[in-house]
Amino acid sequence: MALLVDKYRPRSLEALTFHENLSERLRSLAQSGDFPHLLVYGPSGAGKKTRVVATLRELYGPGVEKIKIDSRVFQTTSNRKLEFNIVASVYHLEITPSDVGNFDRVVVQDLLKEVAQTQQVDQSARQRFKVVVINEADHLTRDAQAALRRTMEKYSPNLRLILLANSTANIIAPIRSRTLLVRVAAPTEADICKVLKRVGNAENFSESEALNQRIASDSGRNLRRALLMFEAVHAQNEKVSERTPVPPPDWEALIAQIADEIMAEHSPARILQVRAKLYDLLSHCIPATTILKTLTWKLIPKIDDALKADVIKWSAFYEHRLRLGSVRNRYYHCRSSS
Ligand SMILES: Nc1ncnc2c1ncn2[C@@H]1O[C@H](COP(=O)(O)OP(=O)(O)OP(=O)(O)O)[C@@H](O)[C@H]1O
Repeated sequence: MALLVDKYRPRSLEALTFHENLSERLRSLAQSGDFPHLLVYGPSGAGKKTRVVATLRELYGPGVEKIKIDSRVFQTTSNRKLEFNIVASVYHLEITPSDVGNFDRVVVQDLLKEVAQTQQVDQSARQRFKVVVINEADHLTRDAQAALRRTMEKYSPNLRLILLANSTANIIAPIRSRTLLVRVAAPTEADICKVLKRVGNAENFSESEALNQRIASDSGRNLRRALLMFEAVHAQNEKVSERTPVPPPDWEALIAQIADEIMAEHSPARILQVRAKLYDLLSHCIPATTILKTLTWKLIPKIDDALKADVIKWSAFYEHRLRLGSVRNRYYHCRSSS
């Protein structure tokens, strides 16, 4: 059974709720015959991906929804083999180069070159170009971004890029200036309530507007999160009311528990216990930066005022270290292979 986030994901530009002006702009771009490279950015759960997929549908028709997953192997200069997954339809490809960490340049370069040099297979395709959607573009290394920029200059006729990112801050200026920036702001709480109401009606859920409002506000204006919370509440309660408790996602509950444990006892044994839980979160693909940030916000209300600034400082310090860590790995890798 599909989750509500998938079941009710709007598939066409007309079906998208909120940010109507943006949907209109995307439609006219798709119909203009001169579709630019796009850099679509905004916070998590704002509906970036949904909008991009709807735009692809406007460009090519429903055929873009027939996707398959290809596994490819790339070879690095040091003869290391990298396995990499590509989601593709006849008309477009979707990749997440940050999956291969610091080897992202190899993937970007080889793959885009290959796509750019092949013609559309479907001769009756509405567009001459293929679209490559790049997820997490703000996590690309500088090298990969430089390679991307060269590809954009060289192969423009056969290829359009759609970059997805949370912010434009980590995208190099030459890419920003060659793409049309499309900002997808977080939906307002009222926008989220409308989506919850519509989904609830379609599913015949019992309804409480006050509860929906609470979910919208607890979600931090993240629509995916709001829908997941909404589904969890209704799975656990036949009838809901204003006061029905909203369970947090499992990973968040575990981080709250870690914060409690850190506060309750300061001993080496406790450190080991907490560490095991942190590994557990990492092995369930919760990003390290999310863990760090959530843990910080859970600890702050529990500690003395005098310590708060310190905790934030160290949290920021280690967040930065996480980034440096991946750069340093690469440095050692280069040294050991040269
Ligand atoms: N305009 C919309 N109307 C109704 N529901 C929407 C809309 N846009 C998105 N959604 C719902 O919100 C969910 C999250 O959207 P989406 O995956 O597009 O977010 P995102 O911004 O790409 O998030 P992330 O950056 O975390 O990947 C979707 O699964 C879909 O169900």
